Amino acid sequence: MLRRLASPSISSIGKRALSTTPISKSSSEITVKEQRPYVYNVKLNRPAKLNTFTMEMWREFKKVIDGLAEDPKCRSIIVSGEGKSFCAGIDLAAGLSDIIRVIQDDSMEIGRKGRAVRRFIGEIQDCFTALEKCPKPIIAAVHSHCLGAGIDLITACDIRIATQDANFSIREVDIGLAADIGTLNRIQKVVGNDSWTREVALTARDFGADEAHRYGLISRIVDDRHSLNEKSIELAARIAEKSPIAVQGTKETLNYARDHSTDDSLNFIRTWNMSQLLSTDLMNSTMAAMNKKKATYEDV
Ligand SMILES: CCC/C=C/C=C/C(=O)SCCNC(=O)CCNC(=O)[C@H](O)C(C)(C)COP(=O)(O)OP(=O)(O)OC[C@H]1O[C@@H](n2cnc3c(N)ncnc32)[C@H](O)[C@@H]1OP(=O)(O)O
Repeated sequence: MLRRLASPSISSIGKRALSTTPISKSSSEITVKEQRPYVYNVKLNRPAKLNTFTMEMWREFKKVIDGLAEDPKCRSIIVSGEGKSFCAGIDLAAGLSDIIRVIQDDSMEIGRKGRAVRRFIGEIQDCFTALEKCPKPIIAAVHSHCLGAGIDLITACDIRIATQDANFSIREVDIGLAADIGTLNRIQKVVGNDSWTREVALTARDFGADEAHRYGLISRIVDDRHSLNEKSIELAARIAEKSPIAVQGTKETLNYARDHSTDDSLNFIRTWNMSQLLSTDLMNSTMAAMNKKKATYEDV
């Protein structure tokens, strides 16, 4: 059952298992579907405008991700796009209207204007950083266009897979912007080829799935949208079968290790596991492995 979330409160998602009843009939640009037990599909749902982001959509997206982060019935998440494209970036007509209003406000003193612009950028940054901060692994399932803000979004996810027809571009320099909501800050940690990332960021040129795969932006190419749907669900369901204590500890540690020294991150994981190894998940998994059975785990 497809659920349309009309600006639900964080706590309303966090405390309630996202079961099968629609919580609102009003139209929403982000939909959430429980795809399998513990597996949720968050869909960008503004197909007429190629899922381009407006401020409202960014806010709604963050609420949904923050809600799932706290929801014990969610163990893995797929982010995909409805319609022709995954995401053609920011809505060039509506997405910058708040910032342009501030810039053009002649009554506002320049230093205060700067502060307002900074706050605005920070708010949008937080919407995609929510993906990275969410303890549940997030798979970006990309088809067709993934431009500008679309790349900001996917680089904050854990795993990226795409259809053969996917088309990427770090498009910001073409609209007079240094990308500021995550791509430039994350892509080198994702891709690991500085020359290539500079080439595509500085030229805004399009590149396809084969090139994205060759340089490590995506880990898998599938033939079409049907396979994208199947493969992303399969992957998310496989993750959701594992101990949530182990999976979430793995995401936290990989993120920590990426941004810290090896010594610091070894210290992090031993401190993390001081408590997490005490979980029954360790014993359950070990017994199940010895008995060639599948373990099940309590919600966290
Ligand atoms: C502080 C803020 C920081 C955020 C920064 C973010 C930056 C970015 O995201 S940069 C990237 C911006 N995006 C673009 O430049 C893409 C612009 N769109 C296109 O080039 C083409 O639409 C595209 C090649 C993606 C697809 O072309 P196609 O012919 O297949 O479709 P269209 O007929 O052009 O589009 C269908 C309808 O969608 C509307 N639309 C597409 N992109 C945008 C957009 N970015 N903003 C607003 N609207 C967009 C397009 O107008 C069509 O609508 P309609 O005319 O009503 O049918």
